[in-house]
Amino acid sequence: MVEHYYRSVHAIIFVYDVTNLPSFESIPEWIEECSKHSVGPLVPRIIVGNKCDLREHRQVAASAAHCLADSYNFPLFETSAKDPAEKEHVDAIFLTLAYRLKSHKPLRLKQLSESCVRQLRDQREQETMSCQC
Ligand SMILES: Nc1nc2c(ncn2[C@@H]2O[C@H](COP(=O)(O)OP(=O)(O)OP(=O)(O)O)[C@@H](O)[C@H]2O)c(=O)[nH]1
Repeated sequence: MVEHYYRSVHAIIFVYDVTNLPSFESIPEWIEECSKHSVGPLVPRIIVGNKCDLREHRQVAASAAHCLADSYNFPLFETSAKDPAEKEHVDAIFLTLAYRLKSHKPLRLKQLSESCVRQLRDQREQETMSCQC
């Protein structure tokens, strides 16, 4: 059942609740979980701290969240699903992710074509060598 969620994953959003410290502390476990299920390194990952409208209940400092996100080299966003006036809009977060997904595609294609060219070159060299024998 769990495997089903990881198959053909295109992007991952790790969401924690800024008013709930355990939800933030469990982020590394979720990151590890994704790696264990062989989610490739080219799959974009972002971390999102939700409910930042609840200022007086905040338990996770933005600096701690940035520190964690930097340690994985993932972008961090803080948002509120409830209050569109807060920090990053949910829409903007998804647009950023969509942009990252799109910008990864040519990279993959380029890598693919480079490896194809290399294979063809190797093949041709081998053919030339075998002809000389
Ligand atoms: N103030 C505030 N409340 C939110 C926000 N996002 C979700 N909620 C509220 O949090 C409660 C749980 O929301 P769900 O969408 O069910 O999220 P969940 O992950 O299943 O539940 P929790 O772990 O309890 O947050 C609901 O009452 C939501 O209205 C937010 O950004 N700000």
